[in-house]
Amino acid sequence: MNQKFAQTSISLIARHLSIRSRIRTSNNMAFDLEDKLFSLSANGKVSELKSLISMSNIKLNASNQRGWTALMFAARNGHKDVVSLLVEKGANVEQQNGLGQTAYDIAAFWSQTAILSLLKQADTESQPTEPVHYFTVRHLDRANEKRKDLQWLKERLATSQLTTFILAFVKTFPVLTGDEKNYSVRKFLPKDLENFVDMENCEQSEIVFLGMRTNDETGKQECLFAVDISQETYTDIQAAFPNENLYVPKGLRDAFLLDSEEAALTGLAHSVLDWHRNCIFCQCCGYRTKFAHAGYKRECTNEDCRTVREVKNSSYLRLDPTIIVAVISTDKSKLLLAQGRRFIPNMWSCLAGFMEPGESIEDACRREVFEETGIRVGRVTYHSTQPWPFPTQIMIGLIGHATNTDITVDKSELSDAKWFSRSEVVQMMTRNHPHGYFNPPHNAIAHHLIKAFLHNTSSKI
Ligand SMILES: NC(=O)C1=CN([C@@H]2O[C@H](COP(=O)(O)OP(=O)(O)OC[C@H]3O[C@@H](n4cnc5c(N)ncnc54)[C@H](O)[C@@H]3O)[C@@H](O)[C@H]2O)C=CC1
Ligand SMILES: [Mg+2]
Ligand SMILES: [Mg+2]
Ligand SMILES: [Mg+2]
Ligand SMILES: [Zn+2]
Repeated sequence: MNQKFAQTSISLIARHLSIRSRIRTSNNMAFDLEDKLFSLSANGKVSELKSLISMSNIKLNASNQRGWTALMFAARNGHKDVVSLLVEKGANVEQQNGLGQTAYDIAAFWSQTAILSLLKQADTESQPTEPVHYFTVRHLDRANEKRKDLQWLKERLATSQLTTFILAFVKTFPVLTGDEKNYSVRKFLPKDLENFVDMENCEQSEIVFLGMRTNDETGKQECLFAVDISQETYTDIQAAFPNENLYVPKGLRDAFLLDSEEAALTGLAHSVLDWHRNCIFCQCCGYRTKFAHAGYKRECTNEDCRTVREVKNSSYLRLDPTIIVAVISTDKSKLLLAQGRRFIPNMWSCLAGFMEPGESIEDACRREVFEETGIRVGRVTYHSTQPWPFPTQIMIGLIGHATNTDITVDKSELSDAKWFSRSEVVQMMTRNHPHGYFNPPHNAIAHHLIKAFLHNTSSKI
């Protein structure tokens, strides 16, 4: 009976859609396509749907006035092939209609059991569940294979088309444009910098290739590079752009208001440029090193050096794995936070520390927490990670479960450490604490670990 009702209601919907589309004018092409997408999905016309998707630039997650998507129509009527096709082509299985139902909820309501298992599989397999932290580079094809292709790199830097952009850094800090409240990274075209940076000899100029990405507005592929320049060159560039307010922050933290994509690119470039700046001499033999692989390698110039004869990882940029942990009391009611000796006053954060060789992540966490506070941690679970470009750390975010309560503060690392109740943590997070205490901002993974404690958002708590 359900099926019969479904067919009737779907043909009503389809009729409604076609009436709607007839009264539209021709510049409503996109809506007409969407109507077609809905009705083909609702009616299980998989091959016609396939050609519609391949022939047009259709938005698969478009919804009608009630928030229904093509996936929901197909799920409602039990069209397995259509559901598989839409999921494969990238339909969002988590999207909700006006009543807050996902395609899965709709399939469950109409007892479309075959669809339920399909959507469940798609949900668990294709949807990333980890939070994406500030400084995480996304939507960038690092195009590793192009790093050794000098000819290709030179062509990209010689192009007069608006598809190559160079981020300039002064002693590893980014050149920004705008005012102090509303700024962005200045993306130079190669011709903007041709009088200041030798583009043809991109290896000698140490121009780092960051990767490629698609511009959302133009749909074109852009190549992104980064270059470190001296203070003098920067002064000349400023003079060449007299109508622009170019400036360089004193540190990366002074650019914390950059949007997340720009911050991530800036962080990546800063890490690489900082390494070049600090590794001009070989750590094995003391000879000069030279820039290679578009910035992802530094080779020793001494042919007899061990780093040239054998594979030595000192030729490549290293990361510092660093644990950071929200330690929760045995009764789960309190959170252990600390003030680092170099923190700004009144800021309380999670405990953190560098990993050492021969340690598992869990043991590094237990050691650091014990060293700094005397608290023993038993069970440790993973939360998420954050690239932290100061200069090249990877913060490994954890939840730790304490087995004792008495704190002994290591004064060489911390000014203080305390247990905080949930309500005090809320006061700190909302900046309403009576003593003016607060927690790190959203840019830092510490903020999200503290939030996980507050909202029990991590299944690991
Ligand atoms: N993203 C975030 O939310 C947060 C990030 N952090 C980062 O975590 C880092 C580590 O935390 P700490 O408590 O400072 O570590 P820590 O507890 O291991 O102590 C730092 C000391 O360890 C030594 N050390 C060992 N390996 C080191 C390395 N590879 N680089 C520098 N020093 C090393 C130095 O003597 C340094 O003074 C901090 O530098 C900070 O940048 C810290 C808190 C929050
Ligand atoms: Mg420590
Ligand atoms: Mg340490
Ligand atoms: Mg520490
Ligand atoms: Zn060497």
